[in-house]
Amino acid sequence: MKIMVLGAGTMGAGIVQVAAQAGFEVIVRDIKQEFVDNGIKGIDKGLSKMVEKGKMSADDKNAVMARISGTVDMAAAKDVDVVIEAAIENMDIKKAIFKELDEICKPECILASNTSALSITEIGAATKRADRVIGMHFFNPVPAMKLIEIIKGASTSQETFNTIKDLSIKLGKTPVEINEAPGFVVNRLLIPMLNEGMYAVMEGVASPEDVDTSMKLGAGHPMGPLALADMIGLDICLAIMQTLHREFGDDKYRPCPLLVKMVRAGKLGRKTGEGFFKY
Ligand SMILES: CC(=O)CC(=O)SCCNC(=O)CCNC(=O)[C@H](O)C(C)(C)COP(=O)(O)OP(=O)(O)OC[C@H]1O[C@@H](n2cnc3c(N)ncnc32)[C@H](O)[C@@H]1OP(=O)(O)O
Ligand SMILES: NC(=O)C1=CN([C@@H]2O[C@H](COP(=O)(O)OP(=O)(O)OC[C@H]3O[C@@H](n4cnc5c(N)ncnc54)[C@H](O)[C@@H]3O)[C@@H](O)[C@H]2O)C=CC1
Repeated sequence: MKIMVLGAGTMGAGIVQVAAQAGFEVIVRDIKQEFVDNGIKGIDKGLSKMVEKGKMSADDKNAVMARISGTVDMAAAKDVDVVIEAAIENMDIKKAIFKELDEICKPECILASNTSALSITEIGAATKRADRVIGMHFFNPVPAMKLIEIIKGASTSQETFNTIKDLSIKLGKTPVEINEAPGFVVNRLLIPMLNEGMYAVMEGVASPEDVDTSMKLGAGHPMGPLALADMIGLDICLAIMQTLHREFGDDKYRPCPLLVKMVRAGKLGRKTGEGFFKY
């Protein structure tokens, strides 16, 4: 099975690494060669750390890297079996990508999105193969997080679901079956909590450090909500809150004004060097 990943960013690079480590040939496409190169360099760096820690042999690392290729050319999608899209969390961009893939890919190719919260049904409706469109929602950092949410849109076939469930297990993930609803499970529960942490900071209840310390020591979280938001990307967190707010029409999902301001200022967290914390 040949896999293509669209997007060599935070998530795309992690998905490529996991697929290559599981033994699959994987090609990664981004819109600029420098983004492709940076994504592949990041994978190489992560695997080198594992070699240094004695968790992987140098030969195995080289074999994994040999299974990865990169391109800026969408035509590379023509002979793959599964495409996993991890591009920007924007419905119009995702629909345009899926329409283009529908014209390039072979009829039996499955098209999956790693979207955080957007409708698989709506993405599928932009193609002529809605039965073969599905959500494969990985979690950040992809090599470390065991869960994958497999999201069925209204037209996703059982055959497509079964194929992707088998693939997810081969990728070393634990799949859960999600019948499409905004935010699926994890983001519907988790991101509003991060949003409330931002309200606590905005209202002067506590500093970012103390909000995070509170949830780590008081609730046993591995990372504080604000450090986690910085790792996810504040742009992604805002996009998810906006989707939940729009789709449910419930003000409990209103995005924190401080989050909106930080995204407008380009302070997106780790990926820009500053969010609630400096990196
Ligand atoms: C936004 C969406 O749509 C969906 C989402 O992703 S929501 C966000 C979901 N993710 C989370 O909630 C992450 C919460 N944080 C954690 O679980 C942990 O802090 C963490 C796994 C990120 C780091 O764990 P830690 O114990 O503090 O660090 P560390 O011991 O270095 O890492 C543990 C393992 O994870 C791996 N790891 C940690 N960070 C990593 C990274 N950035 N990339 C790859 N692997 C990583 C390490 O290699 C290590 O693996 P080994 O045990 O094989 O060495
Ligand atoms: N950041 C996170 O913690 C998580 C994000 N996601 C979702 O994964 C997707 C990607 O998120 P990130 O990796 O964080 O974003 P990112 O901004 O780090 O990476 C997105 C990449 O997509 C590329 N891209 C844009 N248009 C493209 C196209 N037409 N073809 C190929 N590549 C294209 C961009 O150049 C960029 O490199 C989003 O839908 C996001 O909601 C899902 C789970 C977790």
